[in-house]
Amino acid sequence: MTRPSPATEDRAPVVVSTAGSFARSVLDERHPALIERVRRATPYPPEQQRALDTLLEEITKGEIERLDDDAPGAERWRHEPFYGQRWPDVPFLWAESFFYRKLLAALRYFTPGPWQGVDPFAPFKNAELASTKVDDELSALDRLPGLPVEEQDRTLLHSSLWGNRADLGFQLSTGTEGLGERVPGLVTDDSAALWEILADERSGTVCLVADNAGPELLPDLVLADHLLTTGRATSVVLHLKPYPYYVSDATTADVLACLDRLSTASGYARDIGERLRHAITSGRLIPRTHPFSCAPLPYAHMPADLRDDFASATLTVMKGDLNYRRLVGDRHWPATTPFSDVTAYFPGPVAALRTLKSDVVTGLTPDTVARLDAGAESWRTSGTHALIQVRA
Ligand SMILES: O=P(O)(O)OC[C@@]1(O)O[C@H](CO)[C@@H](O)[C@@H]1O
Repeated sequence: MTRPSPATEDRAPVVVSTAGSFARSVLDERHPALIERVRRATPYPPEQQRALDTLLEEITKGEIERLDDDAPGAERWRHEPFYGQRWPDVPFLWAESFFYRKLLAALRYFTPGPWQGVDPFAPFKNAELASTKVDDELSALDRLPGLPVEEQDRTLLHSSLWGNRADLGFQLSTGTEGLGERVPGLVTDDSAALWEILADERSGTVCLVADNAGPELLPDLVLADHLLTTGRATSVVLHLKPYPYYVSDATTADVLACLDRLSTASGYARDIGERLRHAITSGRLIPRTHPFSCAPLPYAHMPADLRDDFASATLTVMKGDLNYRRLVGDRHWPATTPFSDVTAYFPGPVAALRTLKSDVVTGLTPDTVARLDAGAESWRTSGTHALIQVRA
């Protein structure tokens, strides 16, 4: 197991406790709101309703209690140091991850029986995928083949990047109406370096570490198809979550739902859907669900098999805010800390495509930070700004 450098360990982790902080708002507002939405979306029986009451009580007034199931994977939570502490006093990354694991336990997601494997977030994900906004985005793909390849590259990279706003956990805080206007100029843009890595003649595997389902996963899949059809990748390994997580994070079922959506569309979207189906059946698009994808840990602590996967890739693309926090470490970095320093441990070239939805950021110039800080909005957490960062 690789450990982060001492410099990394010295920097304070983001903990929940600071009143008024973004992290605190997630625990105080987002998680209780999610429990209520889950209750309303699916008619869970009394046993699950009581378990939800208990969880709500615990996260709002109580101390952190151990998991009481012994589902596969539950043992990884047995020896955590945080039991008995107050939720706001522990690292943010750990608290969020454990909350989602407890929510699934309360809903009997892992327990053999009628509710096993029922995704509590599916009603929200399905509604989003069925939206007319998605129809419009799929129709817009008809224009793609008419564009020069460089323009296709840019369009598809940016739609995958901005697709990251389709985050149902985030929308619990903002409301869909509350998503501010995108600021099109990226806070930092290493896309030239990204295409340079992929232009290497010895093209190989690209690891795409997915984030949200539906309107984010669709452009991610379209980008994967583009990398395969233009020969930038011989195969794409698509890392997904092994179980529902952070509300809308993509699972294998969500990939299948996207493929259905593409295949039942018309025009070029349908062609892409057919190619992607073939890419899966022929082993060029490879879904993977590593348990570490739902671990409350930064990637610096990744296990050897996952490290080998990333080490053998031409490029690993990390999608989204949570993956970013896990990639650089969920710590209070000065925003000018070089991205290449905090990702030096990563075993191969890595790119982050992320809209900014939490406090952590690295790799910005002092001028950019000064300009953003001078603006009125909370640029770090509003989801209005985005970045593309690469460490070759
Ligand atoms: O990873 P994603 O979907 O881009 O964002 C996840 C997110 O909405 O949830 C976390 C807070 O709960 C933050 O990392 C961010 O705000």
